[in-house]
Amino acid sequence: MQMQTQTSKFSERLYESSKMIWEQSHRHPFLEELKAGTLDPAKFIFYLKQDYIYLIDYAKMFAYGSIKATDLQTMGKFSELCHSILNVEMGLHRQYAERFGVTQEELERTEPSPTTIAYTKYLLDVAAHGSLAEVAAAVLPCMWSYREIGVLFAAAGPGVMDHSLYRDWVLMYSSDEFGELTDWCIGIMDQLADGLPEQELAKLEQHFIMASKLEYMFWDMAYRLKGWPV
Ligand SMILES: Cc1ncc(CO)c(N)n1
Repeated sequence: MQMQTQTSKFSERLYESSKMIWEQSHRHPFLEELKAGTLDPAKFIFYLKQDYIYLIDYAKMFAYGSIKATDLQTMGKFSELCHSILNVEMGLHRQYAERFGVTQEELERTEPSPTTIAYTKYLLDVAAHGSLAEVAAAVLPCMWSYREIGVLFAAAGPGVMDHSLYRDWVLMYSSDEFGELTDWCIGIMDQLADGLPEQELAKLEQHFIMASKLEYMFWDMAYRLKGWPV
């Protein structure tokens, strides 16, 4: 059991808990090839379609955050996050898909893969039964790991940043706006965890680790174009 000192933040404990999983994601061929700009567009499109329907449930997590919040400022921020997913992030997905001749209707008709179902239903179960702190812990790896990937890729130089299609994806996740929303989520996680007993903190850590593993599986699913076997 890791002891909390007065100076250490709970979010740092979360980060440490999943560091190895995140590093494995960074080394996954999907992200390595995306970073190099060599990723097969068919794999990216598979990812995009699954991500589109993932984001519908993911947006609901922030709607739950708004419901479970006890002050207006937190309610407002969760609703801002919900808006940003539905109208900014999914907007970019719609534009991308269009460039490939995939319509919005087709995006919405995407059959969720087993991994997408595992991930979204896990999240929604946490939201339906858990506290606001649990909602925050479950969604944090999504935002935080994407921000990390976005910033790393944007600084990586040629490759992805020369790619006409993948460049915008990196620009979104490395943007100041996305970074600020991520920092806000990290901040609220630390606030909500403050003073909780170890048993509760351990539960939050389990959600964070589980979501981090599911993030890894999401990259892997897309790379293998893994839908249903039957
Ligand atoms: C699977 C997944 N996790 C996180 C994000 C970032 O919002 C995303 N778009 N998709």
